[in-house]
Amino acid sequence: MLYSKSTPEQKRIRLRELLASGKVQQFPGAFNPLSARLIEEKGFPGVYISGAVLANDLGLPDIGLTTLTEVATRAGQIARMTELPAIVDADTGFGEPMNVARTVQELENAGLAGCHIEDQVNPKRCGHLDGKAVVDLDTALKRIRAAAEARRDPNFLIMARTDVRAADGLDAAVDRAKALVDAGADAIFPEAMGSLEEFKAIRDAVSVPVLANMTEFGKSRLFTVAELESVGINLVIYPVTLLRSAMGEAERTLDAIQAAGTQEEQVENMLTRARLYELVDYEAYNRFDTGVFNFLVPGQH
Ligand SMILES: C[C@](O)(C(=O)O)[C@H](CC(=O)O)C(=O)O
Ligand SMILES: [Mg+2]
Repeated sequence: MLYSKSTPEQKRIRLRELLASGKVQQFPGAFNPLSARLIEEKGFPGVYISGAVLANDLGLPDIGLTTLTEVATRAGQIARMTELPAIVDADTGFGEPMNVARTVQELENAGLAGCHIEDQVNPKRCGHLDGKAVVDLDTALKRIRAAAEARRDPNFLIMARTDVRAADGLDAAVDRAKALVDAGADAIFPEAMGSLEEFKAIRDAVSVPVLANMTEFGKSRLFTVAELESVGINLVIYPVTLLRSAMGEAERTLDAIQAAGTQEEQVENMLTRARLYELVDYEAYNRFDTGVFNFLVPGQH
């Protein structure tokens, strides 16, 4: 019933344990609080909260239009609905290094287990698009130092994302990853790697956990967990996957309603009423006070 029983501090410890396990941890992207419940129920170890999804959900492109308040609020709503640790995409940190410091404290307050901060210039764009630009090394390091110094909980994970690979090539990305770790990054997110070998080059260069972004329609093939494990990846995200699936299904349903004049044929693909009620734990509210909530949960639909 209601929110997660685990505290943010416990979730952050859990995230540290997962990253130290030596196994690839799969974090699907939740597109709303309810989908985080589904991710947890399916047995995934953690939840990713994508900046692209948060922007697209508002009908906006992922070009740095969302504000810290919007991201912290929505990420907090997602994080509180699951016992799992949640990592949020903090884009470029929402401004100058001082703003990055505030971002980290707001995300701690919102109950997140960690965040990633990238080295793109503002306005940022999807890391798998062409024509990206990155800030100079000094600015990138200042962002990470500010983030690391601002956190109150030492277990809040500060992940540095570098977009340098697409801008200046792999060697430059390796150098920047090392420098970001020296500046205090707890983990590295090398964006838009072209191959497993490229992931391995980053892996070999740093001692902290490394993330692989398996976003669809991007720069790399969608590697399997076994492939990613073979090059020492610790964490894989599927950031926009559930939003794309859900919206794809929504489009098919709208087409079906128009074509057939009813949604009847699509019903078998839908989450049933009973399943939906299960996910929101309807029965627990029922038990809480049968005098007030004296309804019956329908069995089949
Ligand atoms: C991971 C990412 O930053 C996100 O916001 O989810 C995006 C995903 C995408 O646009 O497919 C990215 O820049 O890779
Ligand atoms: Mg993003």
